[in-house]
Amino acid sequence: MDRQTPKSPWAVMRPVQGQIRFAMALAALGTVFGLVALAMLAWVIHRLIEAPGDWPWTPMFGVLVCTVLAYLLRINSFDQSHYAAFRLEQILRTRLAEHLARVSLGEIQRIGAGALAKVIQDDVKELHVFVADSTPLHARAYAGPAITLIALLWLDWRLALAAVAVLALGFVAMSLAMRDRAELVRRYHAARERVSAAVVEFVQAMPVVRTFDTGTDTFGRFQHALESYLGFLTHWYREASLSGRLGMAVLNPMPTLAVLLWLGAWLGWRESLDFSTWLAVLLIGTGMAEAMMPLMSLYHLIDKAKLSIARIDEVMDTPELPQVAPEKAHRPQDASLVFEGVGFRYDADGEEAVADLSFTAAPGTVTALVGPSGAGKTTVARLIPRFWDVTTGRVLVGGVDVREMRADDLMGQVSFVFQDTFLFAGSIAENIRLGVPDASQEAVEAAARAAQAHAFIEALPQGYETRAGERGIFLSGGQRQRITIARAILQERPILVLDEATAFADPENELALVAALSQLMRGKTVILVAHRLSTIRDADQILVLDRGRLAELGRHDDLIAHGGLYARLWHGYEQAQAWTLHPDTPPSTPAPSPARLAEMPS
Ligand SMILES: Nc1ncnc2c1ncn2[C@@H]1O[C@H](COP(=O)(O)OP(=O)(O)OP(=O)(O)O)[C@@H](O)[C@H]1O
Repeated sequence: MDRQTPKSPWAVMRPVQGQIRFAMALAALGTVFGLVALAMLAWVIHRLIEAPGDWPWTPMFGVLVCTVLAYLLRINSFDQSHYAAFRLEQILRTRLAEHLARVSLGEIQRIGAGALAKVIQDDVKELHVFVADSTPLHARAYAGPAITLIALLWLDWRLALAAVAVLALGFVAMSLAMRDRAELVRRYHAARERVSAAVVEFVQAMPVVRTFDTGTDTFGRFQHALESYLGFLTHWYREASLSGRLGMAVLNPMPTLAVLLWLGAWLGWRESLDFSTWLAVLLIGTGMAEAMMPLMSLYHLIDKAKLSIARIDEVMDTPELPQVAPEKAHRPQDASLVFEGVGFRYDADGEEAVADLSFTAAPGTVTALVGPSGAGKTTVARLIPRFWDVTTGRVLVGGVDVREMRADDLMGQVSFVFQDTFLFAGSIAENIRLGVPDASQEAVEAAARAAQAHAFIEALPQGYETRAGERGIFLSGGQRQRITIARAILQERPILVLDEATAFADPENELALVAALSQLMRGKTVILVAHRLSTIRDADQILVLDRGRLAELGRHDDLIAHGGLYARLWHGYEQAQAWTLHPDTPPSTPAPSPARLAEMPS
């Protein structure tokens, strides 16, 4: 866990705080020059009234210089805060990426790629807005009134107090509008999230739902969420609007100006205020209210930034997978895989997904994991690449505990082909080269040929250079899988963990896939998560799992003869294969026998 994780909107700026302070100092200085320009303007008018026609060049020039300086300082302050925000964005994204590289894959899967991308992209962007825009405004909102007040007190304390009284009134109204704000903001975001969830559900479910009805159910939920969001917004607006508007009206320069005008005129009439002081107070005093106006929008920015920071913190707080110190790391010795009394729970107080599992996969053999749905097959496969660390026992790759091995060494020894095949946004060739960036084009093509992928890749618009992944070319599930198989073939790692795909699009694809797999498996230590039993008849050993425990272990024929869970699963499978739609039609041809993996054409 990253203890340095910033928790407050201001603490999050720590990495760039020097530049932010500089930006704020520039903004404050700009405000000072703005006020000095106004004071000088008052002086100019005073001089002109006293001696009409005698132009006071020096103060006039002073007004010009101060106005230009105020403008330049303000521009520069925004420049600095934006540069700082850009730097902060980069720093935060790098920290997040570095942290995620050390977090277990299981944890990343739990949070979800979409949510992570949103944090790295949108939430960090949200902070940019906060840092870039709010910091100079903050400096202005605090420095402006403070300096004005000092100037007013120096000019005339009675008028100064009157201006402060008006502002205080504005603040009271504002705080009334802000009453219960935290709770309202929380409810606002909850309502918004309900709308987002309903939108996602509505859009995602559309293909399924519309084949059954017109989507009225999900649409109804979506509309209900929208209505309650609207209802809440109206309620909030009504609640806050009267005092909010009153506050805005009072903090507007006009009321301050009116009070100073009236009080100044009255004092002048009683001859206790001279005209030029009155003029200076009028000019400077109105600026005080104006400087405070941005405070309202700042609250909004801070609220949004806080939510983003909370989400960033949540990601940064995900536990990192312990890494072995380089000097204590061991390298795998061979292509064997051993589970020694392995137990694993997803939740500390939950049930064991894998319990006391021991087996040895000798180099060059095929070990199949079978069992009913939820038996723990996928979990066992995912303990090998350390999606999670075991709760008890050890997983040994090449004789070394995976936790005592450098991640590079583990990845160099084992390749994985999982069901959720991922193609990243790059060319097909780059996708195949993943993990072997120096592989030649010939090697890539040879791997694709072995994976039965060459022909369809060649037929794509730009062949191997066609872009895959998000917004890339559309590929069928089977085609994507064959690309990942080509990737694993090219990697040529001695141990292969294969989570067999369940959904092959069509028999032709299935045949190609089986051929590709047979190529991939040749000569390797294979751990095969078999969802369809036909693939495992020839396995060297079959591990039958039941509720996380090893129920049976053996070869196909022995297990059938044993007549236990495997035999039951197998008979169920055979019956399913012989199942027909019509009693008169002969039993359907079983899927092209993937059982004979080794016999398939290469
Ligand atoms: N990420 C997870 N978090 C919590 N529990 C999980 C998670 N993944 C799986 N489980 C639970 O662990 C148990 C084993 O699941 P696993 O996916 O390993 O079974 P499986 O044999 O591969 O099932 P299937 O054949 O249906 O894919 C199940 O009870 C499942 O609900």
